[in-house]
Amino acid sequence: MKASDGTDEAKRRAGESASGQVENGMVVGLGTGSTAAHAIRALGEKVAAGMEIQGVPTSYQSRTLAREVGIPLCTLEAARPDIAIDGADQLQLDGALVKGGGAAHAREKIVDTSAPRCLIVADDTKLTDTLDHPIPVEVLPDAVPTVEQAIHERDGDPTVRTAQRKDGPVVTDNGNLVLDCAFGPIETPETLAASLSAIPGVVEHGLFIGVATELHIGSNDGVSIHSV
Ligand SMILES: O=C[C@H](O)[C@H](O)[C@H](O)COP(=O)(O)O
Repeated sequence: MKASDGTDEAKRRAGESASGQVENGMVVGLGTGSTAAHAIRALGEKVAAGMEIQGVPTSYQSRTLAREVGIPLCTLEAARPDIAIDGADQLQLDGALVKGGGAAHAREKIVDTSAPRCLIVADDTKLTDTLDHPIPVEVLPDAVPTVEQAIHERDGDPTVRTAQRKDGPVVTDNGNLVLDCAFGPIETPETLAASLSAIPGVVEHGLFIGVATELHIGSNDGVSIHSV
């Protein structure tokens, strides 16, 4: 299969492929981002055609889109997802992911890990042999200086994420800030994941290890599905 240029068409193929795994009566974790949005739209079409499902959104964005396309919503208090569909910023074929380009990774990790099946949707430009994308780290605002120091001690280079259409930092749906932390090539993602989780003031980071169960990778001419 030829590598795509990361077009919306490749993302759409991936999103629609994963939505095809959703069956009547399921509770579905609804991921965030442009690729997961294709899956949510496809699920909206299934609901319009009579399928009965409920969605658990992972962000303001996915909740708003799900409402627009008519997917009934519920919370984790009401039900646990049977399946989650979510995007990624970078991924390995063994299922190790970097997420959080939209700063939604904290809620995504809660919802994605609560489902027995987590389907990751992405275009093929995001596949890599070794993760090297900066890791988004959601941080309590008061903890930014100490977490920055802890990231430097782990040989990382943190940058407070700033908003494009607002002066100042990005504030997450949870009221926290995001440090994008560059580590270069990450040879042992599980070790770094555990190390980041141990820093006081870190709410959640965007390394998802052992969460994905299936990868739906869209390209110019189709979708490849990989079980993890
Ligand atoms: O916070 C955002 C999420 O982790 C997204 O799933 C991730 O950034 C991928 O988004 P997109 O499909 O738009 O590249």
